[in-house]
Amino acid sequence: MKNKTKKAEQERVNHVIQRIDSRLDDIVTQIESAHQETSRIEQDYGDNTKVNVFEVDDRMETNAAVQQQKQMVARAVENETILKNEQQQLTRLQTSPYFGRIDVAEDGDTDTLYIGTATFMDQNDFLVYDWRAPVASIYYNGTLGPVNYDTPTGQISAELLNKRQFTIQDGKITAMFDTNETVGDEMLQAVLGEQSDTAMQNIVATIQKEQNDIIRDTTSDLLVVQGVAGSGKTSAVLQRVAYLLYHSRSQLDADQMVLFSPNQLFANYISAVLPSLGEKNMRQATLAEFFAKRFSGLHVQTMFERFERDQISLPETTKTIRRFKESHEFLTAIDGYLKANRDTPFFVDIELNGEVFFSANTITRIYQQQPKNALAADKFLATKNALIKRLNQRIGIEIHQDWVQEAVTLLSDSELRDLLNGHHFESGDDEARFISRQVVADAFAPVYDAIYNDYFFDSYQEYGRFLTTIETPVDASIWQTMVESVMAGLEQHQLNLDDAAPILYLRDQLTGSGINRGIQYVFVDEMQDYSMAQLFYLHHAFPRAKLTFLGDAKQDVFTSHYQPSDFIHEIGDVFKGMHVRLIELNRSYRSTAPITNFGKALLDKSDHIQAFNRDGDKPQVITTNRDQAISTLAHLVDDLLTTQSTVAILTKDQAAANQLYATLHVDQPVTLLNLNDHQLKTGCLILPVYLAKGLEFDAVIGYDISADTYQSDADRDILYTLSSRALHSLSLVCIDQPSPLLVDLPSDLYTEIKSVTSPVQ
Ligand SMILES: Nc1ncnc2c1ncn2[C@@H]1O[C@H](COP(=O)(O)OP(=O)(O)OP(=O)(O)O)[C@@H](O)[C@H]1O
Repeated sequence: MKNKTKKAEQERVNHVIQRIDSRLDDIVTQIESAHQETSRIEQDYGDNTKVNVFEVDDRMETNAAVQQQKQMVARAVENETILKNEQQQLTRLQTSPYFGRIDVAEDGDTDTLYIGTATFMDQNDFLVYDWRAPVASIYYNGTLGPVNYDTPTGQISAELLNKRQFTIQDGKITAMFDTNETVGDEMLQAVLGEQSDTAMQNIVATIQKEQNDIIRDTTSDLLVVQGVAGSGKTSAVLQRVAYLLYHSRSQLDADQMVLFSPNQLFANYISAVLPSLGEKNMRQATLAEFFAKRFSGLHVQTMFERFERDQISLPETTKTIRRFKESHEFLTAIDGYLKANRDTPFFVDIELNGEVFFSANTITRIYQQQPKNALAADKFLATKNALIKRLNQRIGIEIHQDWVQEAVTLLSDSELRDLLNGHHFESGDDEARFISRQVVADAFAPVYDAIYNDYFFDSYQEYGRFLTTIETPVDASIWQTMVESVMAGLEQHQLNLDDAAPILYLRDQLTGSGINRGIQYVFVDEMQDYSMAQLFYLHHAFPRAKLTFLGDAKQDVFTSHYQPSDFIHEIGDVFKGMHVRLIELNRSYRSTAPITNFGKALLDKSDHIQAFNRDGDKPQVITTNRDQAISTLAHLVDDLLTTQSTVAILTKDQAAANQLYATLHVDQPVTLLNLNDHQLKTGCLILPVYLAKGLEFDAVIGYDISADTYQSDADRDILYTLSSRALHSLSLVCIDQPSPLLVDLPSDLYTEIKSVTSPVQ
């Protein structure tokens, strides 16, 4: 019976592939003719632009003709692009057209639907449904029996009669299961048992119910996902992007979505998922890049730099100050400061070609002429408008200067054409005045830029003054030293990470700038690495965006040493007034059960973590002495590489990684990764654990998990993050004395090896 069913299913696969092949043949022909059409129009376009630009009438005619030709080219190119997209989509389906089937009874009719990564229709017949189609949610959410699914016209009730999963490779069904579960374990076992890749894969064939809730949420303003390591947070957010794009095709573009990711390696690692689903990648940024753009000319300390520094020294008072500056209350204090509106902001001269154009005094006077009780931001805006008005007056006076007329006569034809593009004039005089004005405006452009970009306001001095006005959490003298150090840093073009969001907030609130209303969705991965002030700032900077924050309070590598996370509860208070939804993911898919259970035991309060039922060896804890540490490690790497394609040696910081690399690479092909790397490789890699955030490797070796290196409770989160990067194998190498965090673990969770010469059996 089973064989018969499989045979029938294979025949259907063959039929669908044959239809796809045939459509692909047609597309090739259609692309060719579309391309010819584009070339023909472009050719005409080139001929039509050869016109006389000196006669006003000709110019106007040319403009209209050029616009029309441009539209024709755009339409032809779009036609070609649509065909090429379809071609790519079908090429993806060609070898594996679908992964699921549902049999659904609705209003007395029974329908059989096949679900894949894209829709494929043949003569009005849906041979494959896109996984994001409303009806496909049954596949992910429903167990057999009565089910509901949402459509644009309302909820529909149906009965799910059967659910079948397939693995199809090169057109052949290699596995097939009927399942009553959301998505059966057999399929997941097979997928998760595979070797890691240097690029993340999509999970659409095996999305789990809670992950599906994240993916298909369209109503929350702020979706917060607290998910244990390896629970699919990043995967869910990427499929969520694909889902949102599909559902708002006409109103939403990938460029209107931005994902804040932990580092470049990670950004690259995930960048193949959306294209594999036929979608463009959303924008990606790291927090460091975001700050670098907004503080041009300054170096903003990165999380990594700060972490490395903290390893050397972090006094209690610094911790207290940092906690204060990173809180939401600190931003509220800035609001209070601006509201009090006591002083005139710090203005600076606007210069042109080395000479003062508008002096700080003039700007100050304009500001002080505004109604005393107006809000600081309103006075600032009025000052800015007054400056623009004065600039325009200066331009009007300047056009009569000799240099302007000389500059006009030197304009080339094409410069003139660009200048006049789209403008119409009543008379030649009007046109001449317009041209002169443009010439002066060009020369004065730096002044306009300075006004427009608020360069006449010194936000750093203003921040310094704000710091001296607030109630401080430490002794006044310590606070004062900190303020001086911040200002001295700024003189040197250096900014501490904890000052970055507050300065931007102060600047934006006063100047009304820095806001991007075009972004519709912001996703923050590894939210536990962000301070509340930073998260709130992102909301402020992207006020129209719906937010998705994903993280794991237990993987708090960067801040656990000064601020244990209790994020989830705080978020509700800070983002009041928004529709906030919290989803927890407790099942961990990445690692084998023995590895997940080992990691779980490292933490306090970890009962919620559930291991996915995938078998494997217990982690090994190897203790060696300093002399033999390197040879022990080298043996271990050799041994692991016989079965695993990627072995990552994770150290606590970059200095340890560099040092290890210097010794190990002499006899072994190893790759050292640092913050500037973009690309993952297979083989043996060495990197600090914080750089491995979000990544995964077939085998992980934690190096120097010794009593000296992992001493305190705060190190638990680091060790947990480290362990949870492993898919199939985890080894921890301790020098002399294992960390107390390991010694405390139940001994049945790992294999202990004391041998120093031959650590692996
Ligand atoms: N439903 C699923 N089907 C198949 N694989 C899955 C599924 N969910 C998660 N995985 C796999 O589990 C691994 C971990 O997923 P992911 O990186 O998205 O988790 P995460 O919660 O972001 O992890 P971390 O916080 O530890 O970085 C990946 O290999 C991913 O492909």
